[in-house]
Amino acid sequence: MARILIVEARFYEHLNDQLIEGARAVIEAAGHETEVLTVPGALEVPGAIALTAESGDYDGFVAIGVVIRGETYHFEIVAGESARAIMALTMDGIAIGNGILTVENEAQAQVRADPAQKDKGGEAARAALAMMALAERFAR
Ligand SMILES: Nc1c(NC[C@H](O)[C@H](O)[C@H](O)CO)[nH]c(=O)[nH]c1=O
Ligand SMILES: CC(=O)[C@@H](O)COP(=O)(O)O
Repeated sequence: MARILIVEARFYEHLNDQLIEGARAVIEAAGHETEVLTVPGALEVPGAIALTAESGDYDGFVAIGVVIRGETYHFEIVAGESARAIMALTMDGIAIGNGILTVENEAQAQVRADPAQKDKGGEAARAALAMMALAERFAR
């Protein structure tokens, strides 16, 4: 049984709850355990994964959050930099599925958060499981 840490940027609570529901359903159906760690926003997710990965306590990670465009350039920073940093961690061999939504409005987020619709939380969990399998097969 693997241990998977869901690191959530709890910026929009009702959307995160749906994303986590979808992720947990996939992970538990695969017979693995989950734990949830909450950080303030998407910019804190990569650092939290880097810190917790050091412990060796987790076999994989799912990043969960919602970034909705506002009036300023900050959307590009939050969306782009969190994705870039998460990608950098995967290049270091950490098994991560990225379920941080980067959308124009709440309606787009709702469709993607809902496990009965686009289920991006479940999609991210499946990606994490796939990367864990690769790590097990090819880890140096
Ligand atoms: N606007 C959103 C943010 N912004 C907050 C940042 O992620 C970060 O917590 C802050 O800049 C302090 O370092 N975060 C989200 O997850 N979603 C947003 O829409
Ligand atoms: C993605 C964001 O950081 C955004 O929610 C912030 O809104 P604003 O650009 O209007 O300050």
